[in-house]
Amino acid sequence: KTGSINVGYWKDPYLDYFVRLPKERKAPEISRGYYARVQGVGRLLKAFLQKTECNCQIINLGAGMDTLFWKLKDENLLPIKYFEVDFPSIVTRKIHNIKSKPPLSKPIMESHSGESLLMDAHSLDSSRYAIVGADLRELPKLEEKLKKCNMDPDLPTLLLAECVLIYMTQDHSANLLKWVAGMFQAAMFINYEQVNMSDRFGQIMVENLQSRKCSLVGVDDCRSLDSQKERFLQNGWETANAIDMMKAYNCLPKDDVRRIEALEFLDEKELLEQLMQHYCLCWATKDSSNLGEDMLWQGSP
Ligand SMILES: C[S@@+](CC[C@H](N)C(=O)[O-])C[C@H]1O[C@@H](n2cnc3c(N)ncnc32)[C@H](O)[C@@H]1O
Repeated sequence: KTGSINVGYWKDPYLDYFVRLPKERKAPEISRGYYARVQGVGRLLKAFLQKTECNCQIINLGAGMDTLFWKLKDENLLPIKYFEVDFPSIVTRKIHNIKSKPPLSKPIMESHSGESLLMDAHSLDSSRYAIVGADLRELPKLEEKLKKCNMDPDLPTLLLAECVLIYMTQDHSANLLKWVAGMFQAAMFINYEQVNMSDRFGQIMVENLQSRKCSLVGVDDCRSLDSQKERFLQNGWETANAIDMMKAYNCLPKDDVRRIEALEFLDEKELLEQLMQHYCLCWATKDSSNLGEDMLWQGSP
């Protein structure tokens, strides 16, 4: 994301504290893809926050160095509690950055109230923000750790997974989706990741990622928009929607598109389209969090 921020696609004053800025520019089609992703996820997320009036919790699964907590704090849109989950080694690195950089630690302190804040090398639990070191494939331990940080099954809950489920086997991600559907009264799940991976372009993407030692054990669920929806409907979710990122891009406000398209010249429109057709935004709901496609993607071409 950092390369695209440098060129001015969008602002994220916090990412810099976690990730070293790359010297080289990203290809414009990649930056436009990132832009559509950030805007698309943001649109679903804000609809959920608005609908629940922020009386909800967010659980960011496989959050990595994501900075959403700080951006929501700046926009006065913090949920009752925001959780992040990732492997303990990633969590330790993230906490080290938070502890050593006041622009990251201050907002956590400011939003904290009540008992003393827990922050050591491996865990962080404040009243509004917690980072949990856990493996998403080990559900009993995950549940125990989240509950210890006051996760509330009765609160409307938004689960977010960006480029995470593809790294888990079909069985492991199905178990995770089933666990979430069974755990919360009202929930929405936003999943952003690859799609259409069985066509020629998709196969090349898989080969490229595998050559970088990324093991895509969940790629079978990324065959099509239908397979992305099915995994939710088969695991306890009531509604599921999926759009490819070309559709998300085409639904961006015209002024936004004019602005970002003026930032860099794009030679290969076809490559942009192919790339965008191989990532998708999928959202599933259960109970009252019924956010249909019509409401969120009005004006689509
Ligand atoms: C490609 S990164 C995406 C990070 C972040 N969601 C983003 O979009 O910037 C995938 C993340 O998922 C985490 N992850 C993958 N499998 C996991 C598992 N079984 N348990 C916990 N975290 C996992 C990785 O450690 C990594 O941080």
